[in-house]
Amino acid sequence: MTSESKDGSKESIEKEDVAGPPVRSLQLGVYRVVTEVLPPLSLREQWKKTSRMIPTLRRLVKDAYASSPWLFSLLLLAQIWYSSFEPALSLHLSSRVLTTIEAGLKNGNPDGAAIFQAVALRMICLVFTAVVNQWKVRLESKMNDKIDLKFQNHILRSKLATDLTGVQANLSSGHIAERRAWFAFKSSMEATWQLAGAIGQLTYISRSVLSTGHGAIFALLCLVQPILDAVYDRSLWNEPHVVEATDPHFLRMKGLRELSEPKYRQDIITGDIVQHIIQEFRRAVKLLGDTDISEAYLQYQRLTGATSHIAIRLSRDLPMLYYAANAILSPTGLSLATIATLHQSESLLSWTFDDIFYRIRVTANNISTVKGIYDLERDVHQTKSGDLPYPPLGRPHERGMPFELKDVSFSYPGTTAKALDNITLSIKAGQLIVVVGQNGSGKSTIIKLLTRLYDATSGSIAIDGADIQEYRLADLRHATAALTQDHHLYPLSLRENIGLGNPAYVRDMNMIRAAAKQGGAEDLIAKLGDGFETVLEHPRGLQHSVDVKKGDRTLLAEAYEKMTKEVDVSGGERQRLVASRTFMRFTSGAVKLVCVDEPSSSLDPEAEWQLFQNLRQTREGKTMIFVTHRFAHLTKHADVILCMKNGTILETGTHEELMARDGEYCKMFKIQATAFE
Ligand SMILES: Nc1ncnc2c1ncn2[C@@H]1O[C@H](COP(=O)(O)OP(=O)(O)OP(=O)(O)O)[C@@H](O)[C@H]1O
Repeated sequence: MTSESKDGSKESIEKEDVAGPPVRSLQLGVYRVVTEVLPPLSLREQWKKTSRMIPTLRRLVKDAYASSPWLFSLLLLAQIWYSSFEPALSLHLSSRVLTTIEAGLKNGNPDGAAIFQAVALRMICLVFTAVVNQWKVRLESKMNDKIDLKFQNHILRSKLATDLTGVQANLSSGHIAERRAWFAFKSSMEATWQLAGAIGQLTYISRSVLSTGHGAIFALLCLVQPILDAVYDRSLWNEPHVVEATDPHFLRMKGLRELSEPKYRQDIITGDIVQHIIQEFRRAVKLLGDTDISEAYLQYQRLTGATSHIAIRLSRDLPMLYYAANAILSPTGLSLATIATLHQSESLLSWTFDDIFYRIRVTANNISTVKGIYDLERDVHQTKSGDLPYPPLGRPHERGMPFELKDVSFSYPGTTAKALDNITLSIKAGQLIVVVGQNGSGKSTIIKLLTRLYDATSGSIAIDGADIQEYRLADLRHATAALTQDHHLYPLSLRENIGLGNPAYVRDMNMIRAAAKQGGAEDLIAKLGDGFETVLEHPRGLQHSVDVKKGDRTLLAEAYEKMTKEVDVSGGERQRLVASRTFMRFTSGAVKLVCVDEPSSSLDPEAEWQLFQNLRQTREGKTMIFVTHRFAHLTKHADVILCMKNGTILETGTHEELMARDGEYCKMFKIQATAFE
């Protein structure tokens, strides 16, 4: 169902055959906004919804307390003073100043001592509050750090426990920010104590300023505007939503703007396409015309109708109407001092209630993220571990890990296409297997299944007679070494980068040096100023103001240049360092399976040859599986070559057998061979 609303935005209500409420799609300028269409909730349902936040909030407060009981208690006291006591006390003291002055003015004989005392008390209160506030800011900053660190730790543990399926399901994605925990904690504390403060103020007004009954009317009048504000506030943040930019000209502008980023510089300069980009950008701007490009959140807010705006504006003056009516109906009922006190408390109360509603919304928005962080622990996608030890008791698997694959098919999570289609295969312990085939034929996928990064969608993989899923995962991981293009250098020292191949010996420089030599990284490390202690891509949190530019002849620019000095290595050198980590892994003596997936694309021919030589020399006691596009080095040494196509194994055999067959493998081999003739 689609309808066009008054402001020209299109609204359509779609109800698909899926769980959850229907959604409304709204075109706002260049953005498409999709929100859930939720029926208005009754007060009871609203309360139920709100109370669902309470367990998470309770856990958050407990965590905050546990991170530093002292800090928590001091902050609580400061907050109570600032939000609860001070406003009521301040109101009382200023009312006292005003009534003392008024009494003096009425009888023509002001009591100087009484006025001085009232003013002095108010001043002391203000000074004390200023000091408390300053402390509060410092305490908040410390508490913020504590909560951030606690949640960073929590997120780190959950992310590190997530397997590839979880990463693909986007479970531990970036939107889960630890900062939200602090915001939820802060806003919930503030809302609670501000509410206590507002109740205190109202009690004071009802008892001391107004006659019985009037206090309640006054309180209600002060509440009208914040309530209307909260009801009519069309903020996207209050609704479940997704937003995407859909305007083709806007998207094109974005893409063209992206081309000014440093990573495209070389392409743009050598391609000589600067003028083309500028012209195309101008054209896209022209075609975009007057379409609104302001943030979707702002455009959504502007949807609030004029009547609501007028109602909100008028409601602000309701307390004033109340004094006016009182003055007409009961001319002696309110003194000037009372009116001044009421006026002061009216603005304070309206502001406080506004702020409370705002903070409740902030809490609600952030608490769902906090819940997401806590739930990560529970929802974490983790490949299930079995109970069987590996190697199986009494069978040390001295020759390597054997595999039996039966009718194995596999689709990546979230996809239906078969990356592997009905594969049956036997790999004997200690064999050297080479997998070849076209791009996308499933070579890497086989390795991912054998190393249990994923589980087969159907069929079975057995190791030494037992299903792969029955073994303890930690044992299998311990017995496996993988070297692929997807392996990266860590933002840690090169010593750790190599040493973490065998964490038990991460400080053993003799072993690390030997591994670096086998990986072909020894000479390149020696060339670096800090040698094994060099850290590549050090996360240093660099920031600078826009006016600081590298190359400027100022001391500040020089300081910045020094800070940004990075040591870098080439792609091939990176591959040597990562390969060294694999050789370090062999030092544990537990590795029974080595999977090597095209790790040599950036290596020079000599380095590639040397890497494969070194790997083959360590093959004793290991099953080795290589994926490669370059046949020469490996296929002649292979016990079995698997030639793959479209997720299936097309041919298997030794080099000689497959050449004799004159099939796909022979064809690919000849293409490479003729290139060198
Ligand atoms: N993470 C993923 N999610 C979804 N599909 C994937 C994923 N990884 C690979 N695929 C798909 O699975 C199929 C097999 O991919 P795989 O990486 O195993 O091929 P390959 O033979 O190793 O290719 P190449 O020679 O290009 O490295 C391809 O169609 C690929 O697009």
